[in-house]
Amino acid sequence: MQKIVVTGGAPLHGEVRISGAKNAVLPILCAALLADGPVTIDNVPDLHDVKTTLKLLGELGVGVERNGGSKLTLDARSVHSHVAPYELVKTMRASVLVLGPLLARFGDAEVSLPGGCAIGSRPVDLHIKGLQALGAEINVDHGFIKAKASKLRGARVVFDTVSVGATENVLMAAALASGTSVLENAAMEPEIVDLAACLNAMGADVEGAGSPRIVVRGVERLHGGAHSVLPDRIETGTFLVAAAMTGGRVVATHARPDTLHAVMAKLEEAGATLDSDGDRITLDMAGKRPKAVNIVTAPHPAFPTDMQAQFMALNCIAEGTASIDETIFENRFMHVQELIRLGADIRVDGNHATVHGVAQLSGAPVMATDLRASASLILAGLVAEGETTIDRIYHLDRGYENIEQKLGGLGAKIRRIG
Ligand SMILES: CC(=O)N[C@H]1[C@@H](OP(=O)(O)OP(=O)(O)OC[C@H]2O[C@@H](n3ccc(=O)[nH]c3=O)[C@H](O)[C@@H]2O)O[C@H](CO)[C@@H](O)[C@@H]1O
Ligand SMILES: C=C(OP(=O)(O)O)C(=O)O
Repeated sequence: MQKIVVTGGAPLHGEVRISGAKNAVLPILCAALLADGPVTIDNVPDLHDVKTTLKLLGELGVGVERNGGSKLTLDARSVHSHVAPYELVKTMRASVLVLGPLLARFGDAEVSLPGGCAIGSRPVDLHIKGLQALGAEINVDHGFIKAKASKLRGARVVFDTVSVGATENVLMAAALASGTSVLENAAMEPEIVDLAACLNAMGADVEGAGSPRIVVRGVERLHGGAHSVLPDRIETGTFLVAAAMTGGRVVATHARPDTLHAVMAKLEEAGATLDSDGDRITLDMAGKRPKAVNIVTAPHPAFPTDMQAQFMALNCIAEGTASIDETIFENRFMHVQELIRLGADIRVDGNHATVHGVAQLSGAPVMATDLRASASLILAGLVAEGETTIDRIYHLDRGYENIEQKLGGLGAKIRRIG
């Protein structure tokens, strides 16, 4: 099995190009199922999760053409199956996002229940309730969500909790429903705005994405179109934290500073100087040690759960004591035990962690447990004395494009072995 070896101590300097966002591209690839013409998607990152999604879409019958670089064309005119099997859904939860599109376009979908994952139980009841509100008949049977509808009807859907995935599934389904749907308490994440922009480029009529109230006027058909995927705000944040932890100066290019307000504010609080200019974000730490920063994760525009592990790593070597509250997932502290192996001082009580910054971490073999946990271990390795070897890095390849090349380009001593 492959591993990543990081030798700590080098401050990061230079420019890094940000890739398209994993959490935007996956729903957008699924949205191509709604169109009766080709959908061209640009700025597609080369990630394992993208390959899994394309495999799933391929099994459903979607034609996939690679146009070179980061561009793909999907054609859902040849769809012959409406079944998303367990083997694919269990490896990637985003597979559940084919449910709304299959149902809306073909009146029929069978999608394996994704089940829990390392970071929490991750139910899909809100996806199901939202689609039922649009008139779908849904049964959960033998581990599958079986959904049918001769024609979905627009409706008012009020989500009990803010859910990114449920908002996406219902938004995609509502695009082809008859009449108007109003989604209340919708997720406001930038990835929802990007999905809505892609749907509108395909002929949908979606308004209000990015606010808690999305209005979708259903259309007869979506004709395909072209869209370029939003830059990855979590990848951007991860590189900015790497620069801050190592006392370096890094410019993230092809980024979207407007999607990163909460993260940038916390980095400033940690003592970094930040400057954004168009699609470039510069972080300068000028050799200083970061100051501890308290974090509470919550839906956008608050601090993202997908940056919690990285800020935990920063707090491990910061001056002072930080408190971290994880309010989205019940089990998203699995990096803690591994960070402690590197010499961190962290106490966990339920979904609350207290991190006392230490002057120096020391390299050790550690094991990645999920995607952002993997990133936090690399960050810790960048500042630990000696070598840190990170096992189970397949998690990392799900969501970071060429991370070792990108960090290496900034001066990090990092290599993949095995
Ligand atoms: C609000 C939020 O920060 N969502 C994050 C969540 O999106 P993802 O779409 O995976 O998860 P949701 O946004 O749906 O989950 C938010 C909360 O709602 C609950 N829930 C969700 C669906 C449902 O049917 N029933 C239910 O109870 C979840 O258990 C969770 O506590 O994980 C992604 C991957 O880490 C992140 O990119 C998203 O930012
Ligand atoms: C946990 C993540 O992704 P997923 O929802 O695909 O597991 C993530 O992006 O941090």
